[in-house]
Amino acid sequence: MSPHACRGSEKASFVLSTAPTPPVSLTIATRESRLAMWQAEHVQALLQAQGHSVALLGMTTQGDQILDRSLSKVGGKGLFVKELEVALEEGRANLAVHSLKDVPMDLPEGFDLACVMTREDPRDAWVSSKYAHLNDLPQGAVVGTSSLRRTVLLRALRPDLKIEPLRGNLDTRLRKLDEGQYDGIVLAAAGLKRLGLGERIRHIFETTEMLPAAGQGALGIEVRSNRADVAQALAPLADAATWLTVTAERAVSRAMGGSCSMPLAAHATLTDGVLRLQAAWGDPSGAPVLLRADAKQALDAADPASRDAANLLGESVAVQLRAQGAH
Ligand SMILES: NCc1[nH]cc(CCC(=O)O)c1CC(=O)O
Repeated sequence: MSPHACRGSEKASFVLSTAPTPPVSLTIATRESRLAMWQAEHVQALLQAQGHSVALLGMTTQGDQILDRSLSKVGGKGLFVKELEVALEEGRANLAVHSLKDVPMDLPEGFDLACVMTREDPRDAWVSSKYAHLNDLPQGAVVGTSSLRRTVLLRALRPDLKIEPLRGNLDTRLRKLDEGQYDGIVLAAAGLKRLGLGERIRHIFETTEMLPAAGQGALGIEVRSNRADVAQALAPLADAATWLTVTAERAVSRAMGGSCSMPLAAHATLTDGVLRLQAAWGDPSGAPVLLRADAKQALDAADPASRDAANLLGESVAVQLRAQGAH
C-alpha cells in the first residue's frame, strides 16, 4: 500500500481532557525481545502509577523471524507491528508499545498513534572492543549494520570501510560483534541504554556525523481509533515536545514514500521554541549520493495545532530533497 493511501498526516485524533481518568483494566501487546519487553514494562509501570491495572501479552512478529536477510530486502512495511495490530483488532489487547522508528508512517485504517513518550537519546552509537572511534579504524575495516541509512552515512565519513550485514535483536548483534565478525558495529544509543548496556558504547555520533532515523529513541503507543477511553488513559504519558519533533521527522519520511528500502535520515529538535528539522537522503540503488536539507520554524509544543505545522515543515524538507534529485 502506498504511504499516501491512508491519511495525509498524523492529526490529533482524540480530544483529550486533562482531568484524571478513572482506573481501567488494560492489556499491552508487545514483541518478546528484551528491548520490546523493557519498553512494554516501562509503559505498564507508568500506567500502574496512574492507578490502572495493566497486563502484558507477549507475541512474535514477522520481523522477529527474519534474521537471515536485511529488512530492506524483505521490503514489507511494519514487519514488527502487524501481529500486534491483529491482537488489538481482536480485543486481546488494548494498546501496543512500539519503537517509533519501526512504526509505518501511516497506520492502517482504524488505528491511531495515541501517545508519543519522552525520547531517549536519539543518536547512533559506535560499539567496538578494539577501536574507540570510527577514525581509529584501519583502512578497509569491517563495520556491521544492515541499515541503509547507517551504511550511506558511514560511507560519507569513511569511504574505505567494508560494510557487512548485521541482523537480530540487540543481544544477538552484540554477540556477533564479540565473536569477531566485525571491527565495530553501529546501534541506536537508546536501545543500549534502556537495556543497561550503555557501557558498551565507545562513542556517540553527533547528529552532524550521523543523522538519526525518523523517530529514533522515541516510544509510540498505538490504539484502536474507536477507543477514546484508552487514549484518554494514555494522555498523562505523552510528551508534547517529543511528539512535535517526531511528527516533523515522520512527515519527511512519509512524503518520501517512507520504507526501509530508502536510506533516509530525519531528525528534529525543539530548542527555545524553535523546531529545527534536518534530513539526509541516499540513493536506494547504492549510488554514492547524499543529499541534505533542513528547515526551522518557531512553534509552541503545547498548542495541538503545532503538529499540523510540523507536518508541513517535514513536507517542505522533502520538497527540498526532491528538488535536489531525491526520488
Ligand atoms: N531497527 C531496530 C530498532 N528499532 C528500535 C531500536 C532501538 C532504538 C530506538 O528506540 O529507536 C532498534 C535497534 C537499533 O536500531 O539499533
